[in-house]
Formats: sequence, C-alpha cells, structure tokens
Amino acid sequence: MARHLPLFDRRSLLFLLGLLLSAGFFATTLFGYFVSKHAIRDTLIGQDLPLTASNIYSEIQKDLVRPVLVSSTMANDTFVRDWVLQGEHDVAAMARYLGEVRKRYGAFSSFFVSDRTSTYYTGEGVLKKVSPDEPRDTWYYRVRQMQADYEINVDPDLANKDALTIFINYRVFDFGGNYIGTTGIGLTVDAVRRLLSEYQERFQRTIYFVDERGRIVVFGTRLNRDPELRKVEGVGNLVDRILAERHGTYQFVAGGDNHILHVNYLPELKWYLFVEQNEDVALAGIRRTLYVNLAISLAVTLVVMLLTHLVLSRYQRRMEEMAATDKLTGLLNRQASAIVVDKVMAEYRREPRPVSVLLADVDHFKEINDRYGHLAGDAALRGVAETLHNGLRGSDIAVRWGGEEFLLVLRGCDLSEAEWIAEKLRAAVEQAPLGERALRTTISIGVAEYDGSEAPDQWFNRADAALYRAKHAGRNRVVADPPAAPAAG
Ligand SMILES: Nc1nc2c(ncn2[C@@H]2O[C@H](COP(=O)(O)OP(=O)(O)OP(=O)(O)O)[C@@H](O)[C@H]2O)c(=O)[nH]1
Repeated sequence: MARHLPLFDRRSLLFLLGLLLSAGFFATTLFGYFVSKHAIRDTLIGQDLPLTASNIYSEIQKDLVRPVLVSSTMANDTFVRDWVLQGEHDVAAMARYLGEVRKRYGAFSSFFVSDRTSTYYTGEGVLKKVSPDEPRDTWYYRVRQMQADYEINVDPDLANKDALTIFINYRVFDFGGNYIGTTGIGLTVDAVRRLLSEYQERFQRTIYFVDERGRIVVFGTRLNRDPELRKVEGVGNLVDRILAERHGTYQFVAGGDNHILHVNYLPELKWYLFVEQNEDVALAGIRRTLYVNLAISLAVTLVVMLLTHLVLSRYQRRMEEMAATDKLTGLLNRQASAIVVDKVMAEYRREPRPVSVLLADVDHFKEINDRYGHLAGDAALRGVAETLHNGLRGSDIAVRWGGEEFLLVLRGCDLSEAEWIAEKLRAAVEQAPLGERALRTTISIGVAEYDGSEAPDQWFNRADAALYRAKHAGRNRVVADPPAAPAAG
C-alpha cells in the first residue's frame, strides 16, 4: 500500500495542476472574450451604427439641398410667373422651360401645377388636370394649404410609370404675393439606393428606409426580405414600437443570430432609416481569437502536464531506487525486500514452483573491522556482496539483510539445488580477494526451501536456524534446513 501512495499523489497533483492551469486559462480567455464582446457591442450601439446613420442622413440632406435650390429658383423665376399671369397660352414654352430645367440639373422629372387651371405641366407638355377628388392628387391640395414654402414628398411618379420619386414641391406666388401654383423637380431614389449600397458594402451592415406604414421603400443591393417589415422575423415585432418612438437602438434575434438595430427618422422624407448589424458577424473575429486562445491554452496545459508527469516519474523512480537500495553494497535493503518477497509469495500462490532462501553471514567479520579498520571492513562487505551477486542468476534476489548478513532468494530452486548454489557461493567468497587490501574471508550459509504454507518470517527463521548451526559447526560451511537425515548405519 505504501508504495501506491506516491503514485496516487502524483495523479492528484497532475489532476490539480491541469485543473488549475485550464481553469486559469479558461477564465482569463473567457474574461478577455466577454470584455471584447462588450466593448464591440458598446461601440456598435454607441458609435458605429449612429455614425453610419448620421453619415447617410447628412449625405442625403446634402443631396437634397441642390434640388431644393433649383425648385426655389423655378418658383421665383419671372418667366413662370409671367407665363401664368399672361394666361398659360404657350404650353410649348412652358414644356421647353421644364424640359430644360430637368436636363440641366439631371432631375428625373420637373413640373408646374397651375392653381387657376388645375393643369399639371411637365417637360412633355400637359400631363393632366389635378382634382381634389383624385387620391393621387391630394399632395397638391396639401401643398396649396401649407404654411412652409416647400415640402419634400416621396410618391410614385405618375409621369414616370409610378417610379418612386422624391418631389420637391415649391409654392409659387405672383408679384402681389397671391398663390398661383406649385413647381419643382422630382428625383429618382436611385441615388439614395446607391448611397445605401455603398454604405452597406463598406460597413457590412444592412441599411434600408421604411415609410410611415412600416414598408421597406428603399434598400441597398442585397436585401432579401419581405417589404412588409411586420412580416420579417425578429424586427417585425418591433415595427410598431419603432414607428412610434421614431429614434433609438433596438435588439432582436433572427436566424439564431443577435442583431442590433439603429433607427433615425428623416422628417424631410418622412422615412425611417434602419441601420442593422448582425452582432454575431461583428463578433466573428474575436470568436476566432477565442477558439485559437482556447486551443493554445489546452495545448500549453497538456504540455505542462506531460512535462510534469515525466519529471515526477523520473524523480519518483530515482527516489524509489534510492529508498530501496543499500548504499554500501548496492543490493536491495531489508525494508525494500518486503515488496520483493511479497511478489515471490504471490508468484508461488499463482504457480507453486520450488523457491529457496540462503541466509549468508560473514565469519568473524568483527575481527576484520578490529584489525583493518571500518573502511577496510566496508570494502570487504562490498567485495562479498559483489561476489554473491555475480554468482546468482538474473531471477534471483540479493538483499543486504543486516550488518554482515545477506539474504538470497533463489526462484525455481528446491533445497538440494539451493544447497549446491550456496556451496558454490561459499567457495567463491572463500577464494575472492576482497577490497584494495585483497583481504580474505569466509561465509556461513543457512538454506531453507519454502514449504508452501508458512509465513515468510517462519521460512527465514528456518534459514537463520540453519545458519546458526553452520556457525556452530565451525563456520565456512553450508547447512540446510531441515538438516539432512543422518546416514543409516
Ligand atoms: N565495517 C562495517 N562493519 C559492520 C557493518 N555492519 C556491521 N558491521 C560489524 O560487523 C560485526 C559483526 O560482528 P558479529 O555479529 O559479532 O559477528 P562476527 O564477528 O562476524 O562473528 P560471527 O558472525 O559469529 O562469525 C560488528 O562488529 C558490526 O559492527 C558495516 O556496514 N561496515
């Protein structure tokens, strides 16, 4: 059990290390991700989307300034006023004038509606008569009543196949200040559409205009959705709220992604400018960084764990070796031998093959110490250990059992084989010059074969008893237990 404890400790240490490292990496990586995510979202809501919206707004306003000026010039043109006051006779002259204005300023259409005759003139001549009963003409009667000099109105253009057109409707007065009609130009929304496409491409955002009824009226190049905004997933539920609030930042989920929406109302056009950003697309960059960081963290954690495992294993092996080895002789020490003996016992229980022990003790060793000193005694002990070790097979086990005592476990040896080996070892020690001084000594050996049932201590005690008998019989000899039966006769 004691041997398994360090292994268990190593596992828990590795587990703890892995846990700490991965928790640390994970926490810092996720923390960084969420901080960046919040920063990106805050920038989107607080800066990016409003900035895009206000850029588009000011571009559109800029685009509308010139047409308003042109319409104002038309309203104040003496030709227009004189022409009306002179009775609107030369229709061709008015058509020429309107055609000229349209061409010169690149407008989509140009018009004059006379209040006296209710006639709608364009560059082509008379288009029609306006009437208060015609729903398409309500704009005219609204302008007729309004206080301001002009309005910007978005309507289908009757003169141009109902193409959606931005009209500047400018009121015209005679020289006495009496209202005599409305003039102005119409602009195609193509320019606005181009502007939206350009912004859409540049910022990877969805940008479109919505009218006061909640219908998408103008959009950039890629808008694949129902013009009836209330029917669109996510944003559809917000339409009424947005139309009422006119301005704000909203969030909704569509296609599983979170979207941030910024809305501005453009009173000149009576349109709502919608600037939408798919937050998940905006976060794709930092999400990729998150995955890379997590992968790196995992790799670093695994490498650190692997290195720690290798270092600890080596260290533990060395510690175990050191703890198990006798420093003087390099043989197993007595404490460590317990494990080896347990193993031999387990092997025997699995497969009962003969196994024997030799207990060898150096004869009169005290005299060597006394005569030559302890260092020479140590060298002699090393020499004996080496001689014993060299005389054994790889499967045998040599233990330094006590001061000058050695226990040798011989696997696969019955008593007589063990006795034979013991005799061989005894003879080898007797003949070996030991240490630098080439000292000579002898050993006595007690031999015992395992009887298959006794405890190891009992087994070793029998070897010890045999050793005792060997000493008493004069030393430098081998005695087996049980003692050989006396010869008959
Ligand atoms: N130099 C040295 N001496 C040791 C070591 N370990 C034990 N000894 C000595 O070995 C001697 C053993 O003496 P004893 O037990 O009386 O036995 P012995 O002198 O060998 O006599 P017998 O065993 O009866 O033949 C003691 O004097 C111990 O001090 C060691 O590591 N180095």
